[in-house]
Amino acid sequence: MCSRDCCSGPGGSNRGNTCTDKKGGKAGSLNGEKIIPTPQSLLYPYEVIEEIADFIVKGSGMRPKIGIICGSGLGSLADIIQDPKIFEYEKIPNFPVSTVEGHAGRLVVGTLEGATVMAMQGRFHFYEGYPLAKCSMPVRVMKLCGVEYLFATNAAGGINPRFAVGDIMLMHDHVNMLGFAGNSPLQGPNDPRFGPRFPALVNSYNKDLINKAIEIGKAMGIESNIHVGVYSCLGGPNYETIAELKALRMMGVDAVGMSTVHEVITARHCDMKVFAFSLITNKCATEYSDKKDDEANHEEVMAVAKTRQKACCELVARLIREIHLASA
Ligand SMILES: O=P(O)(O)O[C@H]1O[C@H](CO)[C@@H](O)[C@H]1O
Ligand SMILES: Nc1nc2[nH]cnc2c(=O)[nH]1
Repeated sequence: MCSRDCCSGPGGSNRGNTCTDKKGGKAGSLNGEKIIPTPQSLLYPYEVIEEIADFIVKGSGMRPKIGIICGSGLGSLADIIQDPKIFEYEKIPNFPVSTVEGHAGRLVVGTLEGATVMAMQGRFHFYEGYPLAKCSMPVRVMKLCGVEYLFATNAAGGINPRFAVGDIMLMHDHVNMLGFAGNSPLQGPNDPRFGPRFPALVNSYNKDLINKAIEIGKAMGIESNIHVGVYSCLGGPNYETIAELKALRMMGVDAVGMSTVHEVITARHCDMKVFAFSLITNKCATEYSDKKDDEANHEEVMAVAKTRQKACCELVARLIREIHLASA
C-alpha cells in the first residue's frame, strides 16, 4: 500500500486516488517505502475520471446537461430534482467523502424544468485536507458525463457594506487567494483532453446567465436582495480576521468563502459555461469597533441558508428552465 500524501485523504483511506507507483517514475523513499512526488493533477488521470463518469451515466441512464454544486445549507437545490437517481459518494468508485456539516455527500441525477441535471449535495473543500485538484475533480466528472453548464452555489460572508444577510450575490468575478499563494487545481502536467495549459479566465462568469438571473430576480420580486459582485476563496477553515477582511475589501472583494473558485477554474479549463452565486449568510466585521456578535459561525451560516433555500431553489429552477427552453 502506498503511504504518499495523495493516498491519505480524510479518514486515512486511499479512496479517490490513483497510485502512480505502478506507472513508473523516479521513486524516493520514506521509512523504507517507495515515494514518488506526485503533482496533484495526477491524482485523477483522464481515464479515472472517465470511469467515474461512465458509472454515473450507466447507473442513471442519463447524460446530464447542467451540473449544480450545492453550497453549505443549500442541499435542497438537489431535492427539487424530479425522478432522482441518487449516488452516495461512498458508493461511487474513486470518489472522496464529504466531511462537513450541511454537505450530505450524495450525487443526485434527474430532471429539473425539463433539463437533465446532476447535483452535488456536498462539495469538497481544501480545509478538509483535500488538494484543490481533488476538490474540483467532480467538475471534470460532470464534463465527461456531458454537462455543459456549471451552476456553483455557496454560503459566504458579506464584505460589501450594502449587502444584508439573506441577500444573493451573483458572481461576476473572483479573486483567487489560493492562486496568489501558488496553489491551483490545474497544477501539474496538463492533459489537453480537458483543456489548454494556460486557460484565460476573463469572462469566466457567463454574462447572459447573470442578466437572465437579474431578470428572474425582478420577476420574483427580490431585486433589492440581488447584487452582482466579486467573490474570494480563502483556505479556511477559520473565518477571517478584521485586517484580512479590510484587505479583501480594498481589493474589491464583495463576499468571502472557502470554495467555488477552484471549481470555476476547472470548469472554465474544460470550457463549461459557468453561473455562480453566493448566499450572504453573515455580515463580515470590517472594523475593530464592530459588534462582537458579528463573528461568523457555521451554525448561523446553516440557519440563514435554510431560511433562503426557497428563493435560491426558485432562482436556479427558473434559470434552468430558460436554458432548457432556449436549447429546445
Ligand atoms: O462554500 P460553501 O461550501 O457553501 O461553505 C461555506 O460555509 C462554510 C463555513 O461556514 C465553508 O465551507 C464555506 O466555504
Ligand atoms: N471564509 C468565509 N467563509 C464563509 N462562509 C460563510 N460565511 C463565511 C465567512 O464569513 N468567511
